[in-house]
Amino acid sequence: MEAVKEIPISGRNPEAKYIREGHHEHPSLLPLIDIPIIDIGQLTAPSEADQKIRSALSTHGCMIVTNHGVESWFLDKLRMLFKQFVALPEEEKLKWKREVDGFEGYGSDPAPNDFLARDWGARLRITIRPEEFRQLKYWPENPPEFREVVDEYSSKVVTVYEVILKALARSMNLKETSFLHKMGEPWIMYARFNFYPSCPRPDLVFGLKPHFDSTVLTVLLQDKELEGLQILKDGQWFRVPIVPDALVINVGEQLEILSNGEFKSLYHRGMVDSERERVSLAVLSLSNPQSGVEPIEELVNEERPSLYRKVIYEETTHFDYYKSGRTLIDDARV
Ligand SMILES: O=C(O)CCC(=O)C(=O)O
Ligand SMILES: [Fe+2]
Repeated sequence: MEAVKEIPISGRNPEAKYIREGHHEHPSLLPLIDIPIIDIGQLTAPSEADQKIRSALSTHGCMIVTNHGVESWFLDKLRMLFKQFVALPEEEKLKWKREVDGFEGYGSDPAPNDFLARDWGARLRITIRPEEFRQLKYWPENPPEFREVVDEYSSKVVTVYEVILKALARSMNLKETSFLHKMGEPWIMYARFNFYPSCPRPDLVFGLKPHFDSTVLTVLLQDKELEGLQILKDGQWFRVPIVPDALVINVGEQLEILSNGEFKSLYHRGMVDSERERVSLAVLSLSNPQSGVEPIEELVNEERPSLYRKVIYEETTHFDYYKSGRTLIDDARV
């Protein structure tokens, strides 16, 4: 099948199918955004940081968190294991390839349609929570430690989500567990390991096209050295800085709905480097599809009627949305 064969090759000039429309400046020439960097180490009880988080996410749609409980050496190891996977010979990686019309596994994204350029990148997607939803046939066994380290990272990220979602609920005078409860149990996590080959013309391609995440929140581990995440704010694209060992937290469409519009989902994209390969790891959190996604009751009242109707979303429908060009919010908006 095509998903692995279509992966762009580092250092090559992009063919027509990868070239985005229009004329664009080099991605590194865009301004850097100043987004809040928040220490979440002490966030287990009500504190001033609750309001800081609320304000960061409602103003910027994202924040950078430190003291999140995942050690620096562990993050290095996680990035390194994925880089080792990417460096394997193609036949070996094919063992964990995404099937035609499949959702999990390693490969490039399908062409969205005949007009939009393909991304200069490839991804490994796997379900990581709850454990019984995991499909191990898509979990690389090479390098040998990959599965174990990803499993350990999953539990650490669950804690990060719990800490942040509880703080957000407190900041809005809701019961601490409101968001988590509304997501339904088990709420779901997917891992998306992104690989961006180098490209001599980063101005011509997207590593990952502009998009909203259809998540509650996304926890993004950036490359240790190479910038590439860019966000749109007030009509202008900005570079997001690398803060060593920090995690980037993005608001997704489901949080926009759950919070009845208090938080707006972040429009963002991934760019590539002219000389070096880049990786990132997004862990996506989503409501249980059986619970559906709708605003929390306490956030709907006469002054602020519900802005969204209840929608059902499964990440396996990601490519259907992708191809149609619609988003979850388009379906939910009243
Ligand atoms: O690679 C990046 O920095 C962006 C990744 C991303 O937005 C995603 O996986 O949803
Ligand atoms: Fe994203």
